[in-house]
Amino acid sequence: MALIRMLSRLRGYVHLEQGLRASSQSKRLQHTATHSSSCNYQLLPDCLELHYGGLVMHFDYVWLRDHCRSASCYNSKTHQRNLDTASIDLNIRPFKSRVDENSLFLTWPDGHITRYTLTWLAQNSYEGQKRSAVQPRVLWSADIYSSAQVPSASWDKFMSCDEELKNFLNNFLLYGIAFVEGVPPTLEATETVTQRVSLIRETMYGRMWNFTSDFSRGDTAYTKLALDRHTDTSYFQEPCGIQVFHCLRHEGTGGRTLLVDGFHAADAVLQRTPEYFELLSHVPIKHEYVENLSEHRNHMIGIGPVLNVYPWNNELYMIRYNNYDRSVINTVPHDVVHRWYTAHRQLSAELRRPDNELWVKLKPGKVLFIDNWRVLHGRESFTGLRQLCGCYLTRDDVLNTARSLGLQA
Ligand SMILES: C[N+](C)(C)CCCC[C@H](N)C(=O)O
Ligand SMILES: O=C(O)CCC(=O)C(=O)O
Ligand SMILES: [Fe+2]
Repeated sequence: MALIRMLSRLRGYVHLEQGLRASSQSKRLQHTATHSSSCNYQLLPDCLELHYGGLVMHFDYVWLRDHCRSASCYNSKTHQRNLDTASIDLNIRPFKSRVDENSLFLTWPDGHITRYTLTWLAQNSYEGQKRSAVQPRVLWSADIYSSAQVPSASWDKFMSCDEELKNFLNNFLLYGIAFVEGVPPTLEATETVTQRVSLIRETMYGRMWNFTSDFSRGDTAYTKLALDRHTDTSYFQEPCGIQVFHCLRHEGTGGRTLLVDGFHAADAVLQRTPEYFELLSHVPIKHEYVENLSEHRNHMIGIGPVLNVYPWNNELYMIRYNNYDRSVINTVPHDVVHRWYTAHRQLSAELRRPDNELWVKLKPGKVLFIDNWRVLHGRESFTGLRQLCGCYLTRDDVLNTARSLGLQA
């Protein structure tokens, strides 16, 4: 079949498996079939089919008109569309078409000509998007992360050299965690190092926070208790993208930080039991933060699935996992609830595998950035005075910095 398909392509290209059905074959042959050495295309009744760079792509005609990059349709200085999409005839078809080595040219019924480079079409097609990851990542267990020997950035270089910031962000994007070392152990320096990356996200905990086990807030973070792995602010509609930790002081025992790659665990669920992954990525779950202290009154509710994926390629972009802050489940009927608990159990088991646990002791000078949409954190119980400062960052702005340095994010 592969050979037949190849031969048919050489003959100006009719899909044999469809072409063998006489009616569809004669229908197809009425349409232009054209090829240049590197590509061929044909105008089908409802879309343009393009073979190029090993991909078979399909483009809707309204889409093609809408994505015209000519000066009158698109402002290439501002990267904004000038064309009024709502004025395109929904039954529009090109009136003429041709390709050369690099481009496809379509002439529209009003005489307007659109030129698309073939590489642009390949990059921006649905078929192309489906095959590529929005963000390349290295999923890790403790061993994988340790053997990778990912270097920490160093404070001086980090503050002055864009290449150091770029390497740091590259590691952060790949692994979901990254360290800067040699930072002065103060709240001010922690703020400075953070602002080198991006904008601070102020929350009801403040802008920069500096906390001890003083029970000052209605949350177990402000105690000496152990905290199991979790993501923070699961009770926000948009959980904070990044969390920064800097331990300024600890005179006592315990208090190590636990880090677990949530995407690695979720991927194991997907491999073992795809229905569980499906449930975890569809059942909406509520998380809630209720604080009723005289100085602090807050009530936050966030609703969304535990696993958040892009629908076109099933790629994970956010995990929301916090068993402490998870609220009442009442968005699905009891039988789905039961299956959800089974799926949640399997995810929890993966998250709890000892080989997935990376334990680090945060020391003054060592600042940790955590991707709170991917990597779960926890802590060991501790004794003595322990002072942890840090903040949250807005995710869009961190990715903005990464992109401006030429990284894919
Ligand atoms: C980081 N800081 C101490 C300010 C806040 C801690 C928030 C704790 C909350 N249970 C959550 O997981 O979101
Ligand atoms: O005390 C710690 O190490 C972390 C506590 C925690 O989970 C948090 O502040 O978000
Ligand atoms: Fe936390």
